[in-house]
Amino acid sequence: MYSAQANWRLSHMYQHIKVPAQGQKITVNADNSLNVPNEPIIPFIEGDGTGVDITPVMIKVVDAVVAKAYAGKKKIHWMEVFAGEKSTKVYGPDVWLPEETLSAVRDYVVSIKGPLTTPVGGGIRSLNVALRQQLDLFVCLRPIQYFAGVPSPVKEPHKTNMVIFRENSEDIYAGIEFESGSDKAKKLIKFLQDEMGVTKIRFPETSGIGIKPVSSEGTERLMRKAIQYAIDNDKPSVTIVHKGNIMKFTEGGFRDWAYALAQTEFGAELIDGGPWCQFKNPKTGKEIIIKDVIADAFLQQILLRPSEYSVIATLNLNGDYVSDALAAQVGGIGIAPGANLSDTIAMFEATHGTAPKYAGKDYVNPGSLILSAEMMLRHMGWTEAADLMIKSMERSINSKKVTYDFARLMEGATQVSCSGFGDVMIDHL
Ligand SMILES: NC(=O)C1=CN([C@@H]2O[C@H](COP(=O)(O)OP(=O)(O)OC[C@H]3O[C@@H](n4cnc5c(N)ncnc54)[C@H](OP(=O)(O)O)[C@@H]3O)[C@@H](O)[C@H]2O)C=CC1
Ligand SMILES: O=C(O)CCC(=O)C(=O)O
Ligand SMILES: [Mg+2]
Repeated sequence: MYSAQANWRLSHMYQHIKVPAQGQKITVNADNSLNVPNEPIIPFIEGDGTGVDITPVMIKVVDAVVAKAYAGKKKIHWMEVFAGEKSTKVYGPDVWLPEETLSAVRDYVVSIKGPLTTPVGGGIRSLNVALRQQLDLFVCLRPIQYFAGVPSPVKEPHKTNMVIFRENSEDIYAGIEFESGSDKAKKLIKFLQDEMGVTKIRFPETSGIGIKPVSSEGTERLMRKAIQYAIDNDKPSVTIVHKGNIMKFTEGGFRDWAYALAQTEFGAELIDGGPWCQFKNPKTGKEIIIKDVIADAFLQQILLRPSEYSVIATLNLNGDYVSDALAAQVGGIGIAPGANLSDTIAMFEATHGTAPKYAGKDYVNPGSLILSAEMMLRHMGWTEAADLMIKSMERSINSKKVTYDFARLMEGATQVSCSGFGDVMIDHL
């Protein structure tokens, strides 16, 4: 068990991270279950842009929810760790993702982060992607849930109820790219032409080149999690979303490996000769159908027939697009939570980015990060607190005291600030 003395020692292992004097680490058992003390230390990254607005509100709401749910017997001790622009201020101009942030997130097992900026075109590569890759957080889990009363552009938003399992470690996000005109791009294009018989690069002199690795191992570990989630949560189907007609050996491979895993590991049997297959949920006896759909068709079907889809397993880029599109159907990315998961480490974060035009204005919806914290509490087994948070979110939306994104579409709403919405949630506990 950790003591204040042990925390003091840990603090001195870090250059800038201050370990709270109170609280203990969450630890992982041999079967990957968690030991969560009553007073865990949770690292958080404030985030760039609107991170400065939403992160303190999330912390205030979580603290109030936990205090209420457990009458003061449980408490989170927050430990700030750094990434992005704040890191460059604390550690020096070129330090965007310090090694000690990675080790703290790894060591303390459960963490939460605000959004981090990635410049378009040149500049640093995504720190969000770097965190996922370096910690091998291979699942990006994004539930899409409708809260009654939230303004939506569709007529029947309650029919959209999906959970996205986005592969988080491969695909074009691996960052293997070579700039147009660079020596490396020229060398690679020459290799493709001379050694690989490639004749279809339309403008070889001016092409940038990107590489899209997709593996059977990467697909299988993602699909295994998606199917297990369907089993544990009594879901009727898992849909593999891909563009395998065009990208045959990457997205097509993903589809084939995902189907194969359902058959070999879960005993799924072909329906009418396949490729769809099904197996009985060992926990409920109900059938779970494994099916697939090509990504462009999927994007129209989620609008036209959303109730036909439940758990979604997809690749990194598709998952990025699909998560914002589905979030829009249930009210937008102001209320879209998420988690990045490995078998042991969990880092929670909103689906949206830094929304720079609103940074520091106490304006945006903190709902996505608050609901990401709700996922975190549930992951820790603090179900009473998580349930209370959902109730408070429902009651707050029902009160129509909401941030600008909802207020502009909601009749009779009172617009409140980002921190104001946090206070509304605390009032409704
Ligand atoms: N995981 C992460 O950290 C992510 C980081 N990013 C990064 O964020 C930066 C900005 O990206 P951008 O494409 O503008 O996308 P953003 O998600 O930051 O913002 C796009 C729009 O979404 C709406 N929005 C975003 N956050 C909220 C919120 N909390 N409440 C209500 N509405 C919200 C706003 O819409 P409106 O204008 O209608 O008010 C905003 O203009 C980029 O550098 C990008 O790389 C992007 C996504 C994820
Ligand atoms: O890393 C980024 O800047 C963007 C990532 C993103 O859009 C996402 O993960 O949804
Ligand atoms: Mg995105």
